[in-house]
Amino acid sequence: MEIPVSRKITLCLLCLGILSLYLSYTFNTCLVSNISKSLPKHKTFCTTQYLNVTYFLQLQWRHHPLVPKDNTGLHYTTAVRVVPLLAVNETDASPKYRFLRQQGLQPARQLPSALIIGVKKGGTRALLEFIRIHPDVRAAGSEVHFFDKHYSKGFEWYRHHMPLTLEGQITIEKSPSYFITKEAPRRVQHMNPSTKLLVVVRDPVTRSISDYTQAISKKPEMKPFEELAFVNGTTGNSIDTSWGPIKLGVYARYLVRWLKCFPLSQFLFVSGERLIVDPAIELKRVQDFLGLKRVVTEKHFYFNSTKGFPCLFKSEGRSSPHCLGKTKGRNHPYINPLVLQKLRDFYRPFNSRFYQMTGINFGWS
Ligand SMILES: Nc1ncnc2c1ncn2[C@@H]1O[C@H](COP(=O)(O)OS(=O)(=O)O)[C@@H](OP(=O)(O)O)[C@H]1O
Repeated sequence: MEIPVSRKITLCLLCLGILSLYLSYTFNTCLVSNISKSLPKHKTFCTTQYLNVTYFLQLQWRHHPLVPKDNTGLHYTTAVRVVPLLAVNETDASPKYRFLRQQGLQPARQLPSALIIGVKKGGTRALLEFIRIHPDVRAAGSEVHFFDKHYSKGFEWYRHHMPLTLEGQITIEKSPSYFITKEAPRRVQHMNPSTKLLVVVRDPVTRSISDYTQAISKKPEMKPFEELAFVNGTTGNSIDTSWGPIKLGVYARYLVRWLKCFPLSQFLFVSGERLIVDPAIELKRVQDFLGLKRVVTEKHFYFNSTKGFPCLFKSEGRSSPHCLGKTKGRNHPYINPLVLQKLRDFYRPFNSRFYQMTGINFGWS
């Protein structure tokens, strides 16, 4: 039977239609399956790894404006935890560090390479404030007390208490109690056997009065210095070497422990007296010892006659002239001269021993 031409055409069109439908379906399925294969599966979508894919896609869209930006079919971002590319903390985000980072300089916290280990009331705060003027020095502001009180918290804890430094800058920390802490030398050695150690020393007699002045400022009901300095509280008896303010001035006793762990060349003994009368000289010694350019000089200091101490024209944190705080440079109480003489006699042999050990005569009478 002969099929009419018109029917033949209709049949052909029908076949073509079915074929095109089939082809289009197959093509789309492959496309969809290829896209889904190229994306991470399972739960990784919810992690930061997933963020990278979404981020990549968004970037692609931005660079190919023909692709519509408002892709309402994709809601990747709703499942994404947005984290910053760089772990930036508060200080690190400061304009200063942003500027440095743009130059490829990455600030980081480092364990200290130098420590001001003592002595209490020797002038340790003055030394720290003076040396940190140097642009290559960064210092922990407050005493961290890692090697005496917080050692069990570990070196990472300690490092987090350090300021951010750039390559070429050194980190310094000061806690005067380290000098008398039995375990401190071994612990510091364990951190870094090359640690540079600064010790600010001061006439032990004046130091003991300074220590007492601080103590009585916190506890006004304390007995007079003269009573506490002697066993049984009378000037006729022997010195009470167990009383903190006296005991701590026997510097040789504590230095022995440190010298078991570090060679003398790793110490710098700073004169507390000279730090007051001529800070620039002591700062020159300190900068040389730390291998720093001599930046901190006499031009940074002025003598404040009201305070009776050298003060700074400007420092790391302040651009106007200022002195150390009220707790530094206190007025000492009057002490009976006989008591002072007894104390000098007591310390003399220990001072001589200390001079021998350090190779420096500090001139304490
Ligand atoms: N420039 C300047 N300004 C003020 N005070 C100065 C300065 N240089 C050294 N000193 C002396 O530092 C003494 C305090 O020592 P420390 O900072 O080591 O004390 S502490 O151990 O940290 O409490 C402090 O002791 P006192 O005079 O007994 O207060 C000062 O004599």
